[in-house]
Amino acid sequence: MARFALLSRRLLRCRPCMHNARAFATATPSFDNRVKLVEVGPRDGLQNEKMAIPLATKLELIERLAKSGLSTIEAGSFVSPKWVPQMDNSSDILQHLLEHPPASPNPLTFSFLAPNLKGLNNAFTILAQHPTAFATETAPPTKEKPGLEIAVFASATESFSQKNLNCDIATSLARFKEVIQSAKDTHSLRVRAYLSVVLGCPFEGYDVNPHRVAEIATGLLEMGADEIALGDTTGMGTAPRTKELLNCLRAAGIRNEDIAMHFHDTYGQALVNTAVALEHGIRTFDCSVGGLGGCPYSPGATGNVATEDVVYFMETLGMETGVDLDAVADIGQWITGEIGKENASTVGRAVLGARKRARAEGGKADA
Ligand SMILES: CC(C)(COP(=O)([O-])OP(=O)([O-])OC[C@H]1O[C@@H](n2cnc3c(N)ncnc32)[C@H](O)[C@@H]1OP(=O)([O-])[O-])[C@@H](O)C(=O)NCCC(=O)NCCSC(=O)C[C@@](C)(O)CC(=O)[O-]
Repeated sequence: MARFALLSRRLLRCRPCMHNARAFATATPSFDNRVKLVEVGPRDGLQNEKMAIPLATKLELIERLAKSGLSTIEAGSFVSPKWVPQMDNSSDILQHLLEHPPASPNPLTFSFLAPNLKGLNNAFTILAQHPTAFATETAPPTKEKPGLEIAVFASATESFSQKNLNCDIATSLARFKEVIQSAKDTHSLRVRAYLSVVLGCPFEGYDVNPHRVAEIATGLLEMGADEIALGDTTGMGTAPRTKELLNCLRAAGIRNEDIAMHFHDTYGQALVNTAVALEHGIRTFDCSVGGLGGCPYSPGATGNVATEDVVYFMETLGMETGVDLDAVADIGQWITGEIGKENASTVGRAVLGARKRARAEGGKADA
């Protein structure tokens, strides 16, 4: 943590100007200061909402996020509509994104969950209608042709696997092997593999074995997954346990570049844990605009760490996200209003408040 302790001291001396932090980051040659943010709001953020969210609202959300500089967006989920009704229009979303790729400053990649071949084949039905509209692993995404990623989702505990997938871990892994192989063989798609409840389980508590996490993650990578997204589904993770987990994965031979962190903020520890992971060398982080989210099978868990909070936090450390903070603050306020929720992003609210005050002061000065 020495580097972050130093950064914090420098930032305290020089807020809100971030020159010192940037100078530090750029003056350290081995320090990669670019981070990839994966926006999960349209899927993880909305999947638990009980009200039917119109397709047009979901599409507008994705389009606005794309414009803000976020280049990887989790857009839907090919799961059973009996289990997660909110994701029932994921085929329509995929179809729309292929027919009308959103405008964006960057090439985009859209991610969709698929727990089994049934879900994957539902996605393939749409892809078959647009065989040249998406990029594959061999031809990277462009602004005209978005990339696509399939995400499978395993669990680190048997209880959560049963609740979330209605099967034990071994059965789920056998299904994911088929999904990964088919996604790669049929359409050369990138595959992300989530591993949920890695830092605490709603049914088994804090005692999730990090060696078991490493074992399952290794198995998923061996099946061909391109990335393991470590899910602190319950938000029970703490700084020491995040560090212990990442050290355990390192000892098992899993590379930092194969890991993404997916923190929920139930106990307000998500940014602390993010700092630990950043210091460990992880450079991919999931987040959800407005702090939307929650897993239907993780009672009590609140949303993902807010995109606005992560962008601001990263910027204070001199890290580059490529994301426009003002734009995501606006999107967070808009989407939480649309679905009747409070905006859970502290930073988003602060940015909007500061803007309002500046406008009021500007108005007074003009008068
Ligand atoms: C996996 C299943 C389907 C097993 O559910 P099951 O009931 O055991 O499935 P089944 O194979 O017995 O099939 C039952 C019915 O579902 C249909 N079916 C079967 N599969 C599909 C499919 N893919 N799409 C559409 N329909 C499907 C199937 O055709 C059949 O239809 P019926 O004959 O009764 O009409 C179910 O448990 C399920 O959909 N689970 C998903 C739960 C979920 O989406 N959870 C949230 C995502 S994970 C998460 O949020 C955590 C994460 C990723 O964010 C990271 C973190 O924070 O940790």
